[in-house]
Amino acid sequence: MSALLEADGLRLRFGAAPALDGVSVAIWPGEVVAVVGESGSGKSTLLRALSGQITADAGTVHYAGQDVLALSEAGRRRLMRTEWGYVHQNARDGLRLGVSAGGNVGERLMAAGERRYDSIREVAAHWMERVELDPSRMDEPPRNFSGGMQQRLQIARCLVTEPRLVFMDEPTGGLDVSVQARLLDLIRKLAKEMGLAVFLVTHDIAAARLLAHRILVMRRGQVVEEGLADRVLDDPRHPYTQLLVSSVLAA
Ligand SMILES: Nc1ncnc2c1ncn2[C@@H]1O[C@H](COP(=O)(O)OP(=O)(O)OP(=O)(O)O)[C@@H](O)[C@H]1O
Repeated sequence: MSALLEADGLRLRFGAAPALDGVSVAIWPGEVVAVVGESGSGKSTLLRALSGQITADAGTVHYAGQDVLALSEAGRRRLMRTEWGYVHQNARDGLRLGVSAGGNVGERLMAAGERRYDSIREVAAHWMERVELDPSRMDEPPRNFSGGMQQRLQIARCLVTEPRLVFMDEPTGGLDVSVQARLLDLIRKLAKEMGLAVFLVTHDIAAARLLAHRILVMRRGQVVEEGLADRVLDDPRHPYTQLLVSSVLAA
């Protein structure tokens, strides 16, 4: 089996300090990889470089054997509509607020080529149920839903096309703790059921422990430690990871 997504030697500078300083990552099919690290360590930049939203100054990114950096914008968008998904921290960035809840889910199916209206509505209702939303509310606009519900709707919109790889940027950021816990459980369940590969950027070590098989720890644009989630969190080897884990325990 080969890696689904593989990046090698990514380097990117915005100004004087490097945002990515020689980062290599592999994500295997069905694997949840979390990137943790302090603010400004390069986590979001890595996610954007892996998903082809920005081009690194050096390095390579391959998805299922394709050179992501050589894709046209149309090619990258096609991947984003089909085999990839993207969950934004702010649900409003991943939803269309002028479209009904069911329409938000159905629209992505249509973008992937589905044309039968009845079937689109049925699948959208099914997906609302899968993310624990009442399908009888599918004609309501997302603004009628709470923050946690909007985030679950964004996840339904993202997963309805059954992607293989989902990028998640702080998916529980800004939500209440109890809402976060429910969302994390849901993401964990769906990722397992669907065999999804997930690249998760998070500040939240507890979220990384709950969801991830493997954790990368970033600092100043470099991956300073990497390993199975339990090993990294229970037996951190790099002094920076030790600090990160102990600050969470002390909180
Ligand atoms: N578009 C940009 N222009 C200039 N500098 C940028 C840009 N994007 C990121 N940076 C810089 O690159 C570095 C890494 O930023 P990045 O957002 O990747 O960190 P992060 O770990 O995701 O932080 P946070 O957790 O706060 O989102 C920071 O020094 C940041 O200021």
